[in-house]
Amino acid sequence: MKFQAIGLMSGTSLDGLDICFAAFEKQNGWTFQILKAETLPYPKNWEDKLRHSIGLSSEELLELHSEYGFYLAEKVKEFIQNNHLENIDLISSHGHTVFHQPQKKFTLQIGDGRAIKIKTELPVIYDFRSQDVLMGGNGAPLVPIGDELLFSEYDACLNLGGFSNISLKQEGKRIAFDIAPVNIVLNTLAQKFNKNFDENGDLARKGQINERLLAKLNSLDFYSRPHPKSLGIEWCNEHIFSLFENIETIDAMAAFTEHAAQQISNIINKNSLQKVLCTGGGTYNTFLIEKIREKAGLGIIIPKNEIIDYKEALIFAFMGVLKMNNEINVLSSATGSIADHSSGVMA
Ligand SMILES: Nc1ncnc2c1ncn2[C@@H]1O[C@H](COP(=O)(O)OP(=O)(O)OP(=O)(O)O)[C@@H](O)[C@H]1O
Ligand SMILES: CC(=O)N[C@H]1[C@@H]2OC[C@@H](O2)[C@@H](O)[C@@H]1O[C@H](C)C(=O)O
Repeated sequence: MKFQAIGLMSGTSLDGLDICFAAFEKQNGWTFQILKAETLPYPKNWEDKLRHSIGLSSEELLELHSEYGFYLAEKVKEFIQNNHLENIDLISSHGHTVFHQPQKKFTLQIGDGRAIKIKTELPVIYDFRSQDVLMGGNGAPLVPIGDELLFSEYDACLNLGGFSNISLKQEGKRIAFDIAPVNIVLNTLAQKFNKNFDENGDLARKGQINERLLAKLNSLDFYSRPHPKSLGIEWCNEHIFSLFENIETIDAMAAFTEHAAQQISNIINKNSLQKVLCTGGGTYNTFLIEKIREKAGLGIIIPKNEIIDYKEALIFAFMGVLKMNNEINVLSSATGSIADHSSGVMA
């Protein structure tokens, strides 16, 4: 059985839209091949619109839901045309997360998949998280199904995105959870230096770790909670940013990088993980990686850039394929929902 699908991933760091066209084949198990992948940086106006979407009125938010859907449609059409892509079975789109409050049974990813369908005339699968939160799950992380079926040779898959999350096998079951915020916080701090992000961790490297701040960060309740668990921007707004008041930004960056490295390596050490595949843009933060390696040994495996950058978009394409094939694409062991299920709405 063979499928070719496009995955669209609107990451939480707001650096741009990841697009990945890949082929998937099922024989004994699933295999994949990335055929073409690109990140389209957001123009400033879109970055601002998405960043501020959390403060919109319901009417404005609905308008943005449609408008962003058409934006995604336009971008995916350009991607298809510029690369002369053919034989596309489906488009699978994550959308931009505006709200994520699974405890109140809602999560919202904007970018209406129907707009993408209207413009591309291809089957589109979207809204992958809502069903899971309605089933009592965290609606995240979803990529563990791809880790399980496409990257099973590793003990664990660690993603350093807006938030860090990990998936690993425990007693034969794949468990997964968010570990700590990473780029969502570092990028906000880097903006004080007119930078979009802390390139290679060079800013944090110059700071002095503020030990009181580090201790406060490490004592946040989330870290001692058992999995499954997930984080959202609301949590950072409530618990993180106020801790930086009256602290030099550079020192806050040093402390926050140390904090993220400590939380991540604690998980690696606690679970005795030897082969950890590390992906997501934070993998390029050499200072953060050095710190994780220092604390957790040498088991961190950094793959080629294609996988660092596009693993999530690839897995979202794959989740669409599984949905189209009527197969389970969400693992309840990872999200905490009542049962494994096939999520996503098809337009
Ligand atoms: N050279 C670099 N040094 C440090 N950080 C980097 C570098 N390159 C990218 N990054 C970080 O990676 C981020 C992009 O990573 P990624 O695309 O994985 O995030 P994302 O799509 O928001 O992830 P997720 O959806 O998993 O939260 C950038 O915003 C930046 O913070
Ligand atoms: C609600 C939401 O958009 N969560 C994202 C976010 O970005 C990283 C982390 O937080 C993860 O929980 C999730 O994305 C990945 C792709 C996932 O669901 O597996």
